[in-house]
Amino acid sequence: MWRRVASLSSALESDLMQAATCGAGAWQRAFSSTQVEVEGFERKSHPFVAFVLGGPGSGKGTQCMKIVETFGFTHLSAGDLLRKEIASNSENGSMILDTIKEGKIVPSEVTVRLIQAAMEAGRNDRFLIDGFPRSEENRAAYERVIGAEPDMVLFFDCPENEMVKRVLSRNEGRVDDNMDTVKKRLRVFSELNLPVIEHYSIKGKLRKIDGTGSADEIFERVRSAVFAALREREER
Ligand SMILES: Nc1ncnc2c1ncn2[C@@H]1O[C@H](COP(=O)(O)OP(=O)(O)OP(=O)(O)O)[C@@H](O)[C@H]1O
Ligand SMILES: Nc1ccn([C@H]2C[C@H](O)[C@@H](COP(=O)(O)O)O2)c(=O)n1
Ligand SMILES: [Mg+2]
Repeated sequence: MWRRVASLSSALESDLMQAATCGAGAWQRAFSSTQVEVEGFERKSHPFVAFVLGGPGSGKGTQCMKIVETFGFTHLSAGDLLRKEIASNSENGSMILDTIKEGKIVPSEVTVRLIQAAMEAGRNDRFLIDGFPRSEENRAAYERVIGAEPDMVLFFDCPENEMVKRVLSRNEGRVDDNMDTVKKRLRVFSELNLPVIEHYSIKGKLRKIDGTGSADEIFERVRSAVFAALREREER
């Protein structure tokens, strides 16, 4: 069982800071060098989970890639998991495709089961869950099935005109990257996603990030927020 030494705060702080500037390898070394097997202090038994929210094209996927590189998280995109279901001709494939084309939200039990399976296969203790929960129903289903709340919620706040511009120039062949579907997704974002964001704001878990500027500029904001949340969790 993992135990840790009583006083690691300043050593941990410098190791974490070094990891945050040096990439995932250094991050992992920082943790293994500060966690030693001694009696009296149990390692956290559940993984650190960050939900990543924001409107279509707000930059969730782009920033998740940078968080993975820097902090060694496993990135699970709900949209990617659903697109894989379509590609694998699963029994839900055609329902998922129709829902995505319409810019609507796939029934929660389908998405939560995919997330649960990916977390179990992920073999990590830090997960980014990108594009989820997108509704109160998604949120309640996750809490019921997984039995835990996220440790932090990152929200990329970006003006609609910028999100539309980014989506329409994405060029990855997505069936929902067109003006008609983007308008529907923006409506779903306001009506169903924003109440979830508000919920986590009230709970004090929300880290709102200004999603404008270059991807690197945004990541400087993200880096501080993730660093602070990891440190808080470590101190709990
Ligand atoms: N800061 C930025 N400035 C300009 N373009 C960006 C920025 N961040 C991301 N992009 C580009 O905008 C597009 C959308 O970004 P991304 O896929 O990360 O958004 P998303 O929030 O994951 O969207 P979705 O919810 O539709 O999956 C991509 O083509 C990406 O390269
Ligand atoms: N929790 C979720 C996440 C995604 N979907 C569907 C509907 C979205 O428009 C689409 C694409 O997601 P993205 O890649 O933009 O995160 O996938 C959903 O139904 N429920
Ligand atoms: Mg995305």
